[in-house]
Amino acid sequence: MTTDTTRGTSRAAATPGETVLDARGVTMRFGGLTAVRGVDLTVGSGEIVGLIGPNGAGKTTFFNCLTGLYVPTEGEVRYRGTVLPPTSFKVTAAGIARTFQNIRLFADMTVLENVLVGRHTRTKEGFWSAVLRGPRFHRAEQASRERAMELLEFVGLTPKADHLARNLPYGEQRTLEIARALASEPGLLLLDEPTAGMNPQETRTTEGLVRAIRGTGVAVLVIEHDMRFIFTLCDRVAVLVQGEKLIEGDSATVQGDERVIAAYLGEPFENAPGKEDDR
Ligand SMILES: Nc1ncnc2c1ncn2[C@@H]1O[C@H](COP(=O)(O)OP(=O)(O)OP(=O)(O)O)[C@@H](O)[C@H]1O
Repeated sequence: MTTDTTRGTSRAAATPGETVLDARGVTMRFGGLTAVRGVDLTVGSGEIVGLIGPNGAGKTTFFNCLTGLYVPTEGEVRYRGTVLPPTSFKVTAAGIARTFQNIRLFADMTVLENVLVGRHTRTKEGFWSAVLRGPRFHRAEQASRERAMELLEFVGLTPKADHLARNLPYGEQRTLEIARALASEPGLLLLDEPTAGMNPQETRTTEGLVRAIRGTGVAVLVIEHDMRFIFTLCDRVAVLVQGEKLIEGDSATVQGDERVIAAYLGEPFENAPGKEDDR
């Protein structure tokens, strides 16, 4: 991976100090189950924010509310001051990109083609332009390929550009997912368990990559069960327990909070979220 941040620089990078994401009172109910309850969370430009919590705490559901996969039952999500549109495609176009817990690559396409797919929200060429394949289409296609190659260099996958995605080792498939997400030129990148299933060396490489992404001006919100990864990388960490935010703070604050430890061990504690579950 290169850390030459000028080449990797996102074209949607935020201005310093800007609030990129502002989620307020986000609640998501599925029938009788409240998976996320009244969660507030902000992410500022240049920040890496971690979202942790025991299994089933509502982390992925919350992510889905930030990316248009779900429309929250209550609450509001703003990206750079504007309320998010209700579909994933429009959310990506607005500037939020994500990766998923389970790898979702096009296995029989090449590494480069997978990144090119990620650029579809940034290419203006319409249906007829693509069918007629005139000079404008070719110029746009060339520019997209150049940007995709730039991103592959940024994440360290240039030598694999022509390989089929299915032939990449597991860790590189996850890296490719990140490159594809970056191809939409986001201002905020959401990573859902980016190191799941990785060996320690791949995890360290991913840590470096996330730092380099932040270095390009893209804010990052990351769900991860690897606590070492979270506490060494994140500027701020929010803890979800049974759909509610238990605590938010810097790594030392969160690590030292006994309620966090109790929640992970499944031990009851005073005023535990979800205790009166008939609310
Ligand atoms: N589409 C859905 N319909 C009904 N219930 C759902 C749906 N999606 C999630 N849930 C429920 O919401 C709760 C929160 O799930 P979620 O996947 O968001 O947790 P999580 O914190 O991401 O867990 P993990 O760390 O295991 O991935 C769980 O009880 C889950 O079963």
